[in-house]
Amino acid sequence: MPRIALFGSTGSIGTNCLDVVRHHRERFDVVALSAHSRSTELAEQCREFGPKWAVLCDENQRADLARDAFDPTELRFGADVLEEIAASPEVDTVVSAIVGAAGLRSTWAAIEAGKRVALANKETMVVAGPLVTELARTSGAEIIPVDSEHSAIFQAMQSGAPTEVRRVVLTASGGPFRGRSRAELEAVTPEQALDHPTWDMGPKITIDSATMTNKALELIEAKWLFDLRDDQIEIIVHPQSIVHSFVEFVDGSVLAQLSPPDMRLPIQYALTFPDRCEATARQMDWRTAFSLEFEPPDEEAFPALAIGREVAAQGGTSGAVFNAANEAAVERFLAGELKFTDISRACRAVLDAHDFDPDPALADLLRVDQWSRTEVMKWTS
Ligand SMILES: NC(=O)C1=CN([C@@H]2O[C@H](COP(=O)(O)OP(=O)(O)OC[C@H]3O[C@@H](n4cnc5c(N)ncnc54)[C@H](OP(=O)(O)O)[C@@H]3O)[C@@H](O)[C@H]2O)C=CC1
Ligand SMILES: CC(=O)[C@@H](O)[C@H](O)COP(=O)(O)O
Ligand SMILES: [Mn+2]
Repeated sequence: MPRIALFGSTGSIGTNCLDVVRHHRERFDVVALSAHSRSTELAEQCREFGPKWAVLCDENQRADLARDAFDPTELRFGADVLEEIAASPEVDTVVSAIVGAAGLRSTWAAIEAGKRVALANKETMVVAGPLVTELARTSGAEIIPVDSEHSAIFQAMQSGAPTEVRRVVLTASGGPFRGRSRAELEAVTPEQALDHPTWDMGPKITIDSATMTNKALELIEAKWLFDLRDDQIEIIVHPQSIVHSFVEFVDGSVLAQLSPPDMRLPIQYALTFPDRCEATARQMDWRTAFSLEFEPPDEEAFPALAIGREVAAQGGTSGAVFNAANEAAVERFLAGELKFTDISRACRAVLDAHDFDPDPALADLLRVDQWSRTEVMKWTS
């Protein structure tokens, strides 16, 4: 029975993951849970799942917390503890479900320790993809994607050798603003941008979907995860979010993975791979008529797509700079300090201003991440 450390357990991926465990108690053993600051939710999860460790990464929580609410789970504080738990011999699988570059260090530690990593935290691959895949190669860690598109690609790729893949096609819902022009996007509000048409997710990725930065990040994630050339990755808009991506093989066969938009399937698959087990996620209803639509993305309305392609092609420090700029700009948009369209503008400006390093080490990436955030905090439209 795999012993699971779930980092980011109070979030959207985290709670979906715990629902998978709830449905398959006989298959999984949760040994660690973590949150940033939502201590009440974390304590409730500890009562239900009884992990050995619970971690609140925000040190400020230490002050006045009723620790007996977690008993008999040991409550610990600070992000460094995650790295220790990720490398513990008592952990087999780390579910990387923290949002943003804040998830990088614990994911890195799990990979360095040769664990299975169920990777939801796409930012890890965007910031440090080449270093992370090389680390996994030397440590023997398995990185199993949780991101729905990458899970779909990973599943389809099981039927052919990597050299037999001609290209992959990432599907995008198009977000809440599909069909709007760039000018129409100038005045959209956080509330409108948070209203995703098909997926129920945390706020940061929901805004990324609205700007289509999510697809840009996913293109970069796919490149490093599957070792693809830039010309092997296409993006297509599919508003129903039922086809989660395609893999086209050299013989012209195209394989897709279909399921209703429900993250419990890719999470469960990452935990059970190469096996499958009874569904926790919603199932396809083949008795009701439905249509699947596909259309090219509007690159003018959503400039993040072009930025994503450029960043994927450049590699080096560009992914870390882009990711951090986007995180900071999304935060400022949600705080009412930037317009929606400023998110991509700020990313472009900071990328253009950055001192590119083609061959950075992890410490260099962490440094440019900080620099990029500071630049966006100063940035005005
Ligand atoms: N939601 C989805 O369906 C999908 C998500 N993903 C990816 O999965 C990751 C998680 O997304 P999602 O679940 O939506 O995010 P949420 O915002 O819903 O949850 C984030 C989790 O991370 C914790 N957290 C936030 N900041 C920090 C920090 N600085 N240090 C440590 N922990 C922190 C939160 O704790 P607290 O609750 O205390 O704030 C929470 O447990 C992202 O990388 C996203 O891109 C990928 C595909 C689909
Ligand atoms: C569920 C998932 O994997 C998200 O990344 C999803 O793809 C977001 O939807 P968009 O296609 O709108 O970016
Ligand atoms: Mn996705």
